[in-house]
Formats: sequence, structure tokens, C-alpha cells
Amino acid sequence: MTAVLRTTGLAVRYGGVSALSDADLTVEAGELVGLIGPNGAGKTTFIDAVTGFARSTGRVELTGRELTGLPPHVRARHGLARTWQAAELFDDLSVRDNVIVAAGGPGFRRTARELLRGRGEGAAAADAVLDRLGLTELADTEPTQLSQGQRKLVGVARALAARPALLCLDEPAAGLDSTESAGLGKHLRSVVDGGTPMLLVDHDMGLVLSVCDRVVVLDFGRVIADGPPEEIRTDQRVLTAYLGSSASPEATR
Ligand SMILES: Nc1ncnc2c1ncn2[C@@H]1O[C@H](COP(=O)(O)OP(=O)(O)OP(=O)(O)O)[C@@H](O)[C@H]1O
Repeated sequence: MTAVLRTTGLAVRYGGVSALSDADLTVEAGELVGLIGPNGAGKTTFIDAVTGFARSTGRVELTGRELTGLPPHVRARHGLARTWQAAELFDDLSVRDNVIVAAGGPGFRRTARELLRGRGEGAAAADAVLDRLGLTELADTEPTQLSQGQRKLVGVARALAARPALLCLDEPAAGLDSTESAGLGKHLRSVVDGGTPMLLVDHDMGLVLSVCDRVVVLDFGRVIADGPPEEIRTDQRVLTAYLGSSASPEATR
């Protein structure tokens, strides 16, 4: 079966620094794959290389189509969506309008018309995304009124609105408390179970190990482990990479 995402020998250098080396990773249909590793391991660099924001060597394929060398906006058009470590929202638009604007597909004029009209296809699609993420009650709220966790979820809603083939999330749980993080995990799982595969980078091991189907571990830019959470928890290379001892990776954050 064709993987949704397949990278082969993906590598990124920043001057003399090898940020990512020879990284092979797949995300299959229906999968939530976690990408973890100690600080500076290359996780954000991996997402940057896949989405075209970092110059890379090696190969990137999305549902069998080669994206290698294409600029970010073309990769996005082929179905790659990402979020950033800081959720960038338009603070003077409602949550619903933030999602409508992010859907992008209709083009600026049609999006502007949708916003002026208030309802329509774009609004209905945005409401469906908000519903999946449990944000319906906040649709008419302005982002300045939201908690950090809710802002993160709106960021995910914006990425999802473009109906991507793959959603890449960069540290969506950063700054969330454990209750907010557990809530986020439930919603991310629901997005994947609803048909959108996901690559999740996060330092919150409780979140990653509890919601992911498979976890890939990077250390010094190299993949050192790839398997189900229960295997990763006890993988000696992973334990050593995190603490240089036989402690659990969950104890690192
Ligand atoms: N723009 C850049 N220029 C130079 N070096 C960079 C750049 N971006 C990242 N690096 C280096 O590449 C390596 C991987 O960084 P990256 O941010 O991808 O790691 P990470 O696993 O996401 O780390 P963290 O968990 O701290 O966010 C690090 O050594 C980092 O210092």
C-alpha cells in the first residue's frame, strides 16, 4: 500500500551542523505517528524539510507523489499542512473566521465574500472542523479571549480546514497543563480517526506515548528507534538518548 508520507534518506545541513541525517520515516493511512527526541535532535528540522521550509537532500513523497525540491506553498497545495510552535491567529477575527480564512482553497475574493456573508460553504466546513475539535461553543469568540490550550486547538483547526492529506503538528502541547494536554490528545486522536493522518512532534511524553500508533525517535539527527509506544518506552537506545541511563523518557519532562 502507498504510504501517505514516505521520506527516504532525508538530510539537512546548517553550515557545519548536520541537523538531520539519512532519515527514513513513513506515515500510513489512518496513523498517528509521534516524532520525539531530546532537545536539538532534529524534530522541527524534519518537519521543515518535509514541508519545504528547510533545504534538504533525500526524497519526500506524499501519497506516492514526489515533492522533493518543491517550495512550501506547492507542497501545501498537494496536501501537506503544518502548525508552528506558536499558534498564529488573527486576533480581530472570530474563531470561525480564522478557520474560514485558513481554508485557503476558494481564493482571496471568495474567502472575503464568505466572511462578509457570514455563512455559506466555507462557514459550514469551518463549523464541521470546529465541531470535531470540540470548539463549537467558541466559534464566535475572538482569540484574545481563549486559553493557551484553546488557541492551540484553533491552530490545529486552521490546518485541518485545508483538508490536508497529512497534518504535521510542531509541539501543540507546549505550554499546556496536563489536563489541557490530555484534552488535546483526545481531539488529535479524533482527527486521525476521522481520516486525517498525523505526524506529531511534542516533548510531552505522556501525550505522545498515549495517543500515537507508532513513535519514531531521533537523536543527533538520526532515527534511532521506530515502533509502537510500548516498545519505545523500554527501548534501551531511547532511554540512553534521553538520560544516558535506564530511566523512562516520560521522566524527562
Ligand atoms: N536555522 C538554523 N541554523 C543553524 N542551525 C540550526 C537551525 N535550525 C536548527 N539548527 C540546529 O539543528 C539541530 C536540530 O535542531 P531542531 O530545532 O530541529 O531540533 P529539535 O529536535 O526540534 O529541538 P527542540 O526539541 O529543542 O525544539 C540543532 O543542533 C540546532 O541547533
